Amino acid sequence: MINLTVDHKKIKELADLYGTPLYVYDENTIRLRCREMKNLLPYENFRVNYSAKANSNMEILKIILDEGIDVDAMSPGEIYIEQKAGFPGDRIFFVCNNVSAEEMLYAIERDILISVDSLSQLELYGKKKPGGRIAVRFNPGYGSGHSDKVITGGESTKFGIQKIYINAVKEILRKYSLELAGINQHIGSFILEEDNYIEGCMKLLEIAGEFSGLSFIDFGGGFGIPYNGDESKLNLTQLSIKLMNLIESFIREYDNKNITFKIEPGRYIVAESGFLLGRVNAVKYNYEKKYVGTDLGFNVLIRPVLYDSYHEIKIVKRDNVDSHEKEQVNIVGNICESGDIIARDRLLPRAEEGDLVVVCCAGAYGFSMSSNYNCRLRPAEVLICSDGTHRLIRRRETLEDLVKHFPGSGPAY
Ligand SMILES: Cc1ncc(COP(=O)(O)O)c(C=O)c1O
Ligand SMILES: N[C@@H](CCCC[NH3+])C(=O)O
Repeated sequence: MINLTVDHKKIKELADLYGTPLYVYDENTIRLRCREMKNLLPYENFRVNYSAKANSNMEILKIILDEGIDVDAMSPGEIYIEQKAGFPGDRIFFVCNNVSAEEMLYAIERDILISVDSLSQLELYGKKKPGGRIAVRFNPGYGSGHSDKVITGGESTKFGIQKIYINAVKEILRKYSLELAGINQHIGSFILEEDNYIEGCMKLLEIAGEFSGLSFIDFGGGFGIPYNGDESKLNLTQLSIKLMNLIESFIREYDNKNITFKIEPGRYIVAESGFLLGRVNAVKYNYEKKYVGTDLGFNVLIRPVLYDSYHEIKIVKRDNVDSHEKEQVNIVGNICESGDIIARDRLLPRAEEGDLVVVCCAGAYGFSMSSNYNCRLRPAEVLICSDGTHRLIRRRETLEDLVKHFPGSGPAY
């Protein structure tokens, strides 16, 4: 599971050349994961939408486009960057939530299919585009994921329309002469047991049966990856068999035999391709606990702080001499909050000032959730290309970037 295909010498070279904190991605891994997803189902009308919220670096989007995969978007910003990367409007699916009329129009003007997830937003769409083509996101009454914060189906979530409102959906569709192109769901993120995903699919198919003539059904994303050596990989073979069984029995009954099925993976495609590289700036003891102080504040990677997520850590010694001595430490960042801990009570080789810290499987929801908290700068991103060379795919922010939105600093003023 560890994505450390790059040796220590190369890691030091990258840190010296590009500085830290630094996100590093491996193109081959991204391509491999795209192909696994594309080949998941032996079904002709099967499409994969990459969920760009996991990692929206434009160069990575271009690789995914090149692999023949479509994308979803959550905001006009994601649509904008996806179009800049080369995705045509008909390969973008705007799965939005609580958008303004202007944001909805942004997609409508670009002929991008929109999925709404409330009766209120369906009404809004009807008013803006009577006779239009729309998708509806349902809440199948079932969710799964690594934290309550990312479970997006079931009783405790703002997402999707409940099954009990199917008639109300039909009523609004009629009122505005809308065509229901498809239905979709996303039950949550980080599913390692295929049966949990299948359960959600079964429930969505029950809802699909209530609508005739759908062009597609989108089961959503959520496929997990093993962050921890104890976690097993998602069994794609079993997932494929079980999903095909469901699809085949659905099609036998359904009026459109050519219906398209879609999935929407984000994490699965990029998580293992990336690692985050940081530098040890200080080491200290506070009340007998050792703190390894790095430049990896939670502005750079928020997952451990937000969800208590585990990321495997490696120490790369500055002097090339690996330490066999292990110690229990907290790996912490440089942000002014006590919660700024990237790895808690971890048994790791002894780390000293100047050593490098490698945070594994950081390709998904890493940079895309980074911030400027404490006026820290967002890190640079580097791609290790298929031919083994590397190149900068996002420059490190500068201090000037911090002031460019204020009056007197840019064209908007
Ligand atoms: C609508 C939707 N689709 C797809 C995804 C991708 O999820 P994951 O990265 O877990 O595959 C998300 C994020 O959880 C989402 O909100
Ligand atoms: N951001 C979450 C994933 C889900 C977000 C999208 N619904 C994570 O880092 O695990």
